[in-house]
Parts: sequence; C-alpha cells; structure tokens
Amino acid sequence: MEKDASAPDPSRQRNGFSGVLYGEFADALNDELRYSVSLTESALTIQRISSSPDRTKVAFNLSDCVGCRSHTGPDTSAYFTAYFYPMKRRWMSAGLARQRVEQCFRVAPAQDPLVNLREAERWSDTFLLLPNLLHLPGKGVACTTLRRPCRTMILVNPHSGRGQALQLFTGHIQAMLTEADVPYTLVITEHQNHARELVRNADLSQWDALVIMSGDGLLFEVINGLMEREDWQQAIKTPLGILPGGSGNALAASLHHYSQ
Ligand SMILES: Nc1ncnc2c1ncn2[C@@H]1O[C@H](COP(=O)(O)OP(=O)(O)OP(=O)(O)O)[C@@H](O)[C@H]1O
Repeated sequence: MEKDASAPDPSRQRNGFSGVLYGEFADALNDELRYSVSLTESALTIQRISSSPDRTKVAFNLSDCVGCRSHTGPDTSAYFTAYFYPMKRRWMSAGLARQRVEQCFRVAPAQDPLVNLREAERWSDTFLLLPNLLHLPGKGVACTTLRRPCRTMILVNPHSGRGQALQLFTGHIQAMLTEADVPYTLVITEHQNHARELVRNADLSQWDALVIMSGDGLLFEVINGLMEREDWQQAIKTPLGILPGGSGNALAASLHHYSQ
C-alpha cells in the first residue's frame, strides 16, 4: 500500500528513524519495483521493498546533490527526481570524477493528481531547504553568500578552445543548471570585447553571478568591463565563475585545484 499523502508524516513514528521525510514509492520506470525512501539532513537513503533477504540500502550524500524537481506524470501520478554528482571512479581510469546519478520516484497514493503533485513537491521543496546540498559555485565564501535562486548571466565564447565551448555548454552544463533550478541568461559572444562592453554597461542588479564558459581571455575581458564602470568598487564584488571552455584553462584548473 502506498502512503496516504494526507496522513501525518510517519518519519517520527518509525522505530529508530528520526529523519526529515519518509515515504514508499514506485520506481519511475517500473511500477513493480518499490522502494522505501528516507531523507535526512545529510542523506537520501533508498531500500528496495522485497520479500528476498537481499534488501541492500543505497545512501546518497546530500553534499553531492545539486537539486530536486517534481512534476506531474501522464496519468494521475506525480514524480520527484533528485540529482546527484558523487565522486566515482571513471571507467578504465584510475582517477575519481563527479558523475551524474538521477533518482526518480513515482508518487501515486491518491486518485487526485493534485494531491500526488503536492506530495512530490513536499519532497522536492524539502530537499531545497536542507543545508547540505552541493552549491554549484563550490566551497568557499562565495558559496555561502550566493542567494537561491541564483540569477546567473552565462557568457560563452563559441570560438574558444577548439570551438566547442557552446557544445560543451548545451551538452553538459545546461541540464545541470535546470536540475539545480538556476535561472540563467545565455550570452554568446559575437566579437572580441563584446563581453567587456556588455558587462561595462549592464544593469548588474539583475544578476547574482556572472559565469564565463571560455578560456582565461574572456574572464579577463569581464574583469576589465567591471573595473571600467563608475560603480566598479561594488561591481567587482559580483561573484564570478569560470567553466573551462578554452584550450589552456589555466585559471579554471588552478581554482579547481585550490578548492579541493
Ligand atoms: N565571438 C568572438 N569572436 C572572436 N573573438 C572572441 C569572441 N568572443 C571572445 N573573443 C575573444 O577571444 C579571446 C580568446 O578567448 P579565450 O581566452 O576565452 O579562449 P582560448 O584562447 O581558446 O582559451 P585559453 O585562454 O584557455 O587558451 C578573448 O580574449 C576574447 O576577447
């Protein structure tokens, strides 16, 4: 039996479990597979509900989670999906790297689709309230001062590196921004000094962060644009991010190294 969404949260009633949320849900793709799911301040723990003795628990650390989204399904059910990027060993390689893991659950205790959606939203909203979610900017001061949602201007130089920055953005970054609910405006630079002029004249109150997807050259332009403003003392405090899209990416590599 699925949990009644209107019933009191049983998380406090379960023996030994003092979590934030507890529920029993079906797998998003296979209704036959059912899981007990618990969310605490530090982890999402999933255990398959089955009569077999092998009921291994899988726990995902919330410090590897970028966000959680809920949506309605084709019938009366609703879904919530949590997105994790845990460190994992790469295939055929010795190094560790963050790799995407998606956990999607079907919520269908009620006939009323709105009740199901509300329950799915209760889960996704709770995720976003928990303090341990991975913040995209990484560790450090900027991470704690950025507000959520973080309105971001993303500048991509389509010619940087081997001319693949835009492809890297659409292939990797765009989905992560959606998963993390980061509202953004994409600017594809059209010529040299485009970013510099744009940043020099922009209404910066519209943005909480500027992110450059390019090599060091475009970041250099953006910093010059900020410093050329009349309000440069305030403008230069705008959180800046760099995503490696150039050929050398020296600054991005160096920042990554020191954030480890
Ligand atoms: N649309 C564009 N067309 C031509 N030049 C551009 C355009 N957009 C930006 N630029 C200029 O290209 C220069 C080089 O870009 P960038 O440093 O980002 O890439 P890169 O040289 O390939 O990378 P790296 O610095 O890692 O070697 C920048 O200084 C910038 O002024």
